[in-house]
Amino acid sequence: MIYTFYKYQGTGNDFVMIDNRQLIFDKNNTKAIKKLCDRRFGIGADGLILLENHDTLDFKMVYYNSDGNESSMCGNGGRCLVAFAKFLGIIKKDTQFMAVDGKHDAIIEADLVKLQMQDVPHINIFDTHVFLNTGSPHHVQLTTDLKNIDIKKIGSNIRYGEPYNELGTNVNFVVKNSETNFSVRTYERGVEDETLSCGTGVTAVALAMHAIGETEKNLISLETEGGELQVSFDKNDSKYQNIWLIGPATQVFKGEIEC
Ligand SMILES: N[C@@H](CCC[C@H](N)C(=O)O)C(=O)O
Repeated sequence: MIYTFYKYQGTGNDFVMIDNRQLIFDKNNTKAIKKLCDRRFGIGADGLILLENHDTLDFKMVYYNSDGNESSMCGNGGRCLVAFAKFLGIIKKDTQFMAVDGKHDAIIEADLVKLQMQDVPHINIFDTHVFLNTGSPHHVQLTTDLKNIDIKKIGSNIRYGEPYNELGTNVNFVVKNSETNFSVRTYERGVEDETLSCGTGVTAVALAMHAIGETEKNLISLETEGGELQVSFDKNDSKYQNIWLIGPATQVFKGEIEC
């Protein structure tokens, strides 16, 4: 089968996009998904995203990690998919779409995409780290030396270790620069390596830093290896609501591939 694909990136978290409104894509072909994402034998990406029709909303997001498996929510992928939907003429400025974790609102202006994330009712605070789910599971750990940390080695040990085991987690290492600015590097489950940025990851970091009292602000800038993202939110009782992930999403190139 020959597929027309589009390549997008959001602060360096990159995705292959396929317009699957005609249901042309064989979702059971894990080998093909892996090949599309392979940086040597395929196009190369952290994940594959299919844009599909939805009965009541503008479109549906189907997300696969680069290991070929369908996974939980991808924040940067969601932002890139909104840009793709605009490129395809499906939406103009405001949209509502369905993802694996439920309905999302989004707004696109030029190449800036604001994506509303699901509410976060529980944050688990431990002595050494914080664990929370922002659509995907995230372990958040403060560190002092972000530059020299071996993200792949330490991230992988945490991802496969107790209590996460097989189901795993994404792992974020954080340095506080100020009340409103944190630097983050993320080990991503399903990519099994560091990615240049993770949208659900920086969302988790912003909420975690607020929950443990590292900041009292509700608009936080997050410096990733691939660029800057912003997260805004409200806290009502112990629940985080009205959470928005904000940043650029860009089309890089288009092509055709046989797989
Ligand atoms: N890149 C992502 C997160 C994608 C999901 C993750 N790899 C997982 O399986 O949990 C993002 O931008 O949120």
